[in-house]
Amino acid sequence: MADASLFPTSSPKRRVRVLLPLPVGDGYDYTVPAGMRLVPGAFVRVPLGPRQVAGVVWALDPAGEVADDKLKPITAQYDTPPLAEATRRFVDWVAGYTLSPRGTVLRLVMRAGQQLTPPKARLAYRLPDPVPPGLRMTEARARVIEILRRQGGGPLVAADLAKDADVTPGVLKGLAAAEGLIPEEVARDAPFGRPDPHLPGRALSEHQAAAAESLSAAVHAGGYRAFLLDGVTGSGKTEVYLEAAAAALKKDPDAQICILLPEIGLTLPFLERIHRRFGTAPAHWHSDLSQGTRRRVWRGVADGSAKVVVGARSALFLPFRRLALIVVDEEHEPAYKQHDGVLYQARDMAVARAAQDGFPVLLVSATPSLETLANVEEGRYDRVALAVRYGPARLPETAIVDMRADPPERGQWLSPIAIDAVTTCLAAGEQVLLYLNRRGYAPVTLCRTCGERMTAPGSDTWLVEHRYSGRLVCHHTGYSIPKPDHCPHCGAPDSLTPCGPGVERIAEEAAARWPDARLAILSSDTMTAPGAMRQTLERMTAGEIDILVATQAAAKGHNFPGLTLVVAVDADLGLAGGDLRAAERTYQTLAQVSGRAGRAERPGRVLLQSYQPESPVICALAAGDREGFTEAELEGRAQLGFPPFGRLAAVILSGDNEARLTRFAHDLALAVPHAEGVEIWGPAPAPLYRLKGIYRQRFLVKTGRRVSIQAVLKSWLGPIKLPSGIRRTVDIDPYSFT
Ligand SMILES: Nc1ncnc2c1ncn2[C@@H]1O[C@H](COP(=O)(O)OP(=O)(O)OP(=O)(O)O)[C@@H](O)[C@H]1O
Ligand SMILES: [Zn+2]
Repeated sequence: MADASLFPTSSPKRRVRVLLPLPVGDGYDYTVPAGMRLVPGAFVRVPLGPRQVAGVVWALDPAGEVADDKLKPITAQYDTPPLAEATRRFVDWVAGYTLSPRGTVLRLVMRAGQQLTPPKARLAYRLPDPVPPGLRMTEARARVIEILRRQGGGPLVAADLAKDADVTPGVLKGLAAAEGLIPEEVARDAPFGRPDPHLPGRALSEHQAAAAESLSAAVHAGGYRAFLLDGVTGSGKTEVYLEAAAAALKKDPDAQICILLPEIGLTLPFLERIHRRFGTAPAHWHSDLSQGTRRRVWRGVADGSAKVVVGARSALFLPFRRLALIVVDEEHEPAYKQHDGVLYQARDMAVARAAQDGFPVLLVSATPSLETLANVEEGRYDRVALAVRYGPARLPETAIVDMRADPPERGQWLSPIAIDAVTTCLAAGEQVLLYLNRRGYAPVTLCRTCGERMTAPGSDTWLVEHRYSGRLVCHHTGYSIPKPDHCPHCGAPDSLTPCGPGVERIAEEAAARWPDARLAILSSDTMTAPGAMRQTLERMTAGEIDILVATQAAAKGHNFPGLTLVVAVDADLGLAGGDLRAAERTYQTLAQVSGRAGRAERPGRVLLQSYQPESPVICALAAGDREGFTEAELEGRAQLGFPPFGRLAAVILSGDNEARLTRFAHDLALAVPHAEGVEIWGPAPAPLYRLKGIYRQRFLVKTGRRVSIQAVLKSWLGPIKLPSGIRRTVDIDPYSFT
């Protein structure tokens, strides 16, 4: 291991540079107290002003200007394995790429720092095997049991279990009294099981076996290679990439594998599949874990005992010791882009990491991003295809409903053709998905008397009515108020009217039309109780729901065997707006939602309700012509020099003083560099110009692919001092244009 170069404690220059997880500089120098042995990557506690902070030894013997006797000594070293050299290199690289201070990137690795101290002995619970059959079940108890199942039965520390399952300690005590839980004291975190790659996986189809073979061969050969596993919805891509993971573990039993998923795809059925494949629960990482679970996973990854790690994008920054394979499932998902702090695209960073460390990376999707497809076309990535669904399932038939020819009744949103199709489907005992990517009841609330649109205070955002909670909600700022009886502008009573549909309104229409159908809404925010969304997904899978009205929360990787009809209520919805990726995303989400239909024996059908049936996206979807769509879209991007044919960055200036902000934006515009292959547009007010009283101006920077956009930005922005009260954010490869 490269870290083993022990710092010679007898050296006269006992100085190290320590990087701190803070948005400052490149770290500070400290002296090493006598007797302390440090290696690069060691976690240490150091004084910073009046505080003590945790950091990482970044360099031994740095050439510093400060005299040794002015330096403060390191306070202590943590009982944690040092951060591997590869991970330190990755931190440096991400900082350079995203133009973020290194310390801010280190913060992604170190999180809050509590994980650096090992846990004390605490009360924990494990699941009895089997769980007593007569156990009285409540929702809370079911959640507890599910959380434990995810962790292979436990033991889990009581406090963490209560937090992860969102129950009171009383629920755990009650369950233990009923012998549904076994209490025990744990001195340490429960160890991770060793995955067994030699367990038989599921029997693969011929196509799957061929795909698995090429991926496994690359894993076996070692070295960097990037693959696109391009398989239609329901083709069994998961089974195939699990074979590649098994190959990595067969080659090196100490290898670590990181499987990234969009947060919402981290469902119990998914984790169970991995558990079954390797005979032990994977380490599981996402943004909403308890402190203790975080520590257990973090320490397990750091000491190498957690070998299969399944997580959301931030899992990429866990302190891996021996990373040997990264899988990015649903690689087209915009959720891989981080929207605050370090603005990184986890898919792209995963590829960079694999290239740096020299191991394979697998990007997986039924609807790959144009960036990835272009990389395949240019020979940088290899494509492994799965063209058919697994088993007897076929891809669904897709038809366009021309809403101009077949309009819905007034004040309704389902066309007669769609209504017939739903009725037929329900009569056959099959399930329906009504898809509309709009949360709430109505996207806009208008006063019938004065015409005023309701907006959030100090913002240009509309308030969305949520009938379920009786509130008007701003989806951008989180602001919400109970729906007022009187118009706040003109005072007219009962004058506020919902305009347009959201999922709640479609559900209302469906409930009125099919009163006997069992109906549910799936949307990230009607599901306030944690676990409610998961329960809806489970009920849908079990066939206990007839009509599911859903936002794109339903589009991701789910298997609903009884679902045969998908109706996209407003297929055109995503096409509006000037977003670079609007067409691409509309194609992807509609193809993914469509892909939920007919995944078992019974064939599926998809209806796209559209007012623009001749638009290329809608036509390509109906024809199943991804290639045609991709080519047209790539050609359009090539003509404009947009990604993947050029580079983009956004510079966002924000501040509460509008005049000062505008002035500074214009000053920056005057300093715009004039260079070959560089175009800078702006300043222009951001589409959501005012948000919570903060104004925002944007620049868009476009360069050719061979130009270092980071260098352009540094030379432009570097010399210009930010006035107080103005914030500047640089977003390399922006995904959001609001
Ligand atoms: N070899 C196999 N043996 C048994 N079942 C399989 C096999 N391959 C796939 N399946 C089943 O087929 C269904 C689809 O598989 P999977 O979820 O991996 O598809 P996918 O390619 O990821 O689809 P999507 O992109 O739509 O999420 C799942 O229910 C899975 O259990
Ligand atoms: Zn009014």
